[in-house]
Amino acid sequence: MPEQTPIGPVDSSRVPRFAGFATFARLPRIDQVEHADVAVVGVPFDAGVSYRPGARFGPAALREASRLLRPYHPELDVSPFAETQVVDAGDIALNPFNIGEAIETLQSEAEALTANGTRLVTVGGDHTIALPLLRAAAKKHGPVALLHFDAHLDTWDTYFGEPYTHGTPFRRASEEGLLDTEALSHVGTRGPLYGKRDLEEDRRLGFGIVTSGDVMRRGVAETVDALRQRIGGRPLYISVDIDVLDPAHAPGTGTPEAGGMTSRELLEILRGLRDCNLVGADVVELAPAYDHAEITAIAASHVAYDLVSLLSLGKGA
Ligand SMILES: N=C(N)NCCCC(=O)O
Ligand SMILES: [Zn+2]
Ligand SMILES: [Zn+2]
Repeated sequence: MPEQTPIGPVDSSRVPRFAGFATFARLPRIDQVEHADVAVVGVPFDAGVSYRPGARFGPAALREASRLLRPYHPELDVSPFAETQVVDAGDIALNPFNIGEAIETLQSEAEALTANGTRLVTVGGDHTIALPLLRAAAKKHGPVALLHFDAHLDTWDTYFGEPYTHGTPFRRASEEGLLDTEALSHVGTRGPLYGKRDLEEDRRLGFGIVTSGDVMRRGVAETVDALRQRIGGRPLYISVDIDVLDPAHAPGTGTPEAGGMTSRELLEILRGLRDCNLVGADVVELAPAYDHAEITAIAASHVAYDLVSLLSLGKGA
């Protein structure tokens, strides 16, 4: 493929950032470029939730909040939109009345989008969508290391007897052999569980846990060191449930839990992962109906920007 100068975002010094279509960070659409290195894609789906619905409106809210993002990331020293072609791939339309069908469709759409080496930052949608995204990633890279930021374990077995929900994606992913069991971490978990067994079963799947309290006690640097040791050079998938943040930092979500991380801590941990072999990522569970002043949408858009920047630094190597 010939080297092409990436098409960047709309210039905010010429067209005010509050005018025009809300693609992610005002980037071009996927049909406007020949090849995309990184694509941000929306999955407006929330048929898998156990409590408050509304994450189907997450992608639109995140795009609106992303209008203010700028092209240079000083902490990572990267201009992701200049160094790689980043695009907005629009939304993947899923059947809201049939979870099984929705999962199959998302897997095949993700496989199609990544067939030529494009790497995805997927914006949900509820956490159910991580399963088909992990299927697509594992098909390409083999079992992947997983870094899972969330208030919740999401390794429960079933809800109302149903296997595909937003509380169960990582149990299914583990059963399907999509995960490298040597390198699985939850970060930011907290709050009440159904019983001690939840933790025992989670441990049996191979997960290590850095709770929200652990992050506070150990600090960001020690947390990053431990995570990087566990991940090594393995292909890494990062799944960020925005409810990993304290409700003060992310009120706009469906299953909020008190005592969470700050957005500063989350972003700092992500920035510590610059040398990791990131192959894909998602940001899920943004439910704008419960948001205030775009607090959650802004946090989620910055998380997506950091994930895009990490992928851009990796350049697909
Ligand atoms: N993935 C998220 N956000 N939540 C899972 C909560 C499952 C439950 O209701 O116990
Ligand atoms: Zn959660
Ligand atoms: Zn979750």
